[in-house]
Amino acid sequence: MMQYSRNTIVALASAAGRGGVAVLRLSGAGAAAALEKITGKSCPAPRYAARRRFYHPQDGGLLDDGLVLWFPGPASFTGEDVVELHCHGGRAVTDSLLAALCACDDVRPADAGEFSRRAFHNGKLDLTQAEAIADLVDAETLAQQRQALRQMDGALARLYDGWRHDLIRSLAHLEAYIDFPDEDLPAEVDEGARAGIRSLLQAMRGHLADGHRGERLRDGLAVAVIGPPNAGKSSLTNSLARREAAIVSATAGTTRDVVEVHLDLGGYPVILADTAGLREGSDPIEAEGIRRARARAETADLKIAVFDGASWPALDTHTVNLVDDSTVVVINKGDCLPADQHQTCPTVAGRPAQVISVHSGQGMDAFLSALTAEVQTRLEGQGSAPALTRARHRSALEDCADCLSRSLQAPALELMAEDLRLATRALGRITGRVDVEDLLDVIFRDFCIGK
Ligand SMILES: Nc1nc2c(ncn2[C@@H]2O[C@H](COP(=O)(O)OP(=O)(O)OP(=O)(O)O)[C@@H](O)[C@H]2O)c(=O)[nH]1
Ligand SMILES: [K+]
Ligand SMILES: [Mg+2]
Repeated sequence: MMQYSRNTIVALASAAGRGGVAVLRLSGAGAAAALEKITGKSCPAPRYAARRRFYHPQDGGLLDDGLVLWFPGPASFTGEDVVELHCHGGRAVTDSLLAALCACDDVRPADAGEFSRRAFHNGKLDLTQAEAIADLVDAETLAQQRQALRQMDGALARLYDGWRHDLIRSLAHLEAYIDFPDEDLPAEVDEGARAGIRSLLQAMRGHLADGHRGERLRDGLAVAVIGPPNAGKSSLTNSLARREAAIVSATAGTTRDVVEVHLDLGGYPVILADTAGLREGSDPIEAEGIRRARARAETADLKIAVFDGASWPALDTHTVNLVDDSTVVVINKGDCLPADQHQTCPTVAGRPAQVISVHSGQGMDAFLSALTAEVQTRLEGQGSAPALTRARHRSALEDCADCLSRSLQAPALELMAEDLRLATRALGRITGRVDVEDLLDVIFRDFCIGK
């Protein structure tokens, strides 16, 4: 990070642009002095709002009239002295207040993420909680909001720190056994450490094998709409999106590019991709569209296979071949099905098929509930364990698990200890806790070696 001579930072905490109220935030040792300078009054009582007029510190010109809050460190978001100014939310007001504050001693504009970074450095947040703040701000659906709040509350940090603590304990016991073999240490230290590692490894593997639900909840579940040309894929996409996102026409081969829409299905985020109709013998542009459609079908978490009810019971084989157990099958244009076909419960490639009509609305409510249920099972876990939410965490956990399983095969206690040290470090990378002092603490607390 860059080194600055001025160390009190200021930034607009609310969104840029026009609004009723904007919030400016200052953090650092010069925050209170800057507030006093631009208001000409002393700081209010900590954590009580007070009304103040804001003036330019050099020419004394009136800039705005608003509220101020004073949070003396360490009981603040960053752990430093923090001041908040609530002013009117217009460009001229916020720009002039920022300039006025930066004209005060020690104050400069903050870098991106610098408030949270300071909070992390001052032990107010671990890295997973800092990431959760970003996720909460980005959350578009209720389920994403809940996951971010849970993580911000420290649910993930507690899980990973708990594991790290267990690991440090096993390591400390092992270290003591290696370093002080003559001491009066329990003989079952080695087997105890192994049992601990095995159970930790099991818990970690269970957490990793969660179908990526936490990561998907953050990003949105990828759902691909596939099917033969003219089955009504774009019509269905538009109906789910409640807007004309994709072109609909009676011409087969209308959709070429993948058209993405973001949906909130019962609180769960979905990225729905409308794709080109699957068929042979088309022009090069359409062929590229079909290649993209197939690629989407392959990477999607869930597929909606749309068949054309107007040609029922003939089924497009390209699409049938892509139906698997993560496919919701629908037969569209139910309004065109012969009356006798309505009585049966059709199946396609062993999967139940729902008859719908985008035009008449027939079967659409049932389809939406079934789709939401499929999305929910893929994003919601069983039980109360917090979900793994980021690829960054996953890769550190995979490193950790690799080290743990290697440690169990280690031919010597020293090598086993080295693997455990690497495993501890990998876990520490997730929350940002990487010190070895904890290790010494455990050794000296549990063994009192050498008094
Ligand atoms: N009768 C009837 N026609 C429908 C229904 N849904 C869509 N259509 C019509 O079917 C035609 C094709 O619809 P699209 O949504 O463009 O179909 P598509 O599957 O996206 O087609 P491509 O992009 O060409 O692969 C249009 O004329 C729609 O109006 C329905 O439920 N009933
Ligand atoms: K079409
Ligand atoms: Mg289309």
